[in-house]
Amino acid sequence: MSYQFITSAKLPTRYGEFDIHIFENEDGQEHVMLTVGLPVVDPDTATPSERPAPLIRIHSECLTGDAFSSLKCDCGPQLNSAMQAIQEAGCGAILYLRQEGRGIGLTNKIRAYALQDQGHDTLDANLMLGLPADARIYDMCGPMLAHIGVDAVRLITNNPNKIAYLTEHGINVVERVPLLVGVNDMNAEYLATKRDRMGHLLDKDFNTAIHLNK
Ligand SMILES: Nc1nc2c(ncn2[C@@H]2O[C@H](COP(=O)(O)OP(=O)(O)OP(=O)(O)O)[C@@H](O)[C@H]2O)c(=O)[nH]1
Ligand SMILES: [Zn+2]
Repeated sequence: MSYQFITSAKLPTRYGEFDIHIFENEDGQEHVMLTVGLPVVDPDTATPSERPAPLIRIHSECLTGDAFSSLKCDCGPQLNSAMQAIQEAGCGAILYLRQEGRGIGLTNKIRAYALQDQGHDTLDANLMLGLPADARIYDMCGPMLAHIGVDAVRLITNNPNKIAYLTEHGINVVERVPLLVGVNDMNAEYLATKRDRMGHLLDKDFNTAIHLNK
């Protein structure tokens, strides 16, 4: 799949001002990147940057968590914390990928939520629908990061798949920055399933997200 930069503009937010960049794939699917302190480069003439690797958050769309303050997951608080951290650092980017519901789409995610209402966990609910536990791809990240001349990152995540994908595709993950926010009674089991069945780097009691080198 190829990805094309379409347009950008300023986006003032409660955390500070970002530049918002829109990318589109051949099917017209849009992805979004918010940046601070990372000017656009011409990939044909760009030379390796001298600056330290910036903070980068790769965040998959979660309409229920990001927009509706759902307590079933940690997505909204994670997005807000990442935006705040990047503003405080003065340099970084959020890659907001339009792959709702770990890539199964909004309708199927709500079907999975209906199965969760009956007591099934987040992984089994996907499988019972005949869908993969995680259908996401990350091949848009390379072109999006290349647009701002980034080939080394400090990645804000607890998800080892994101680290593996970037590393396998020539982007140096110099540091993983753990992100544990928004834990509540309604999402503790969801987080436990991600930890126990999907390999997410969270500790036993969610007191801390595990550092990779521990
Ligand atoms: N299928 C399904 N998707 C869910 C459920 N809860 C949240 N999601 C989706 O899970 C995805 C979470 O993506 P990210 O915020 O990138 O986080 P992550 O992959 O869990 O890893 P981190 O980087 O550690 O946050 C979003 O696409 C949500 O819509 C669920 O119960 N079922
Ligand atoms: Zn969510």
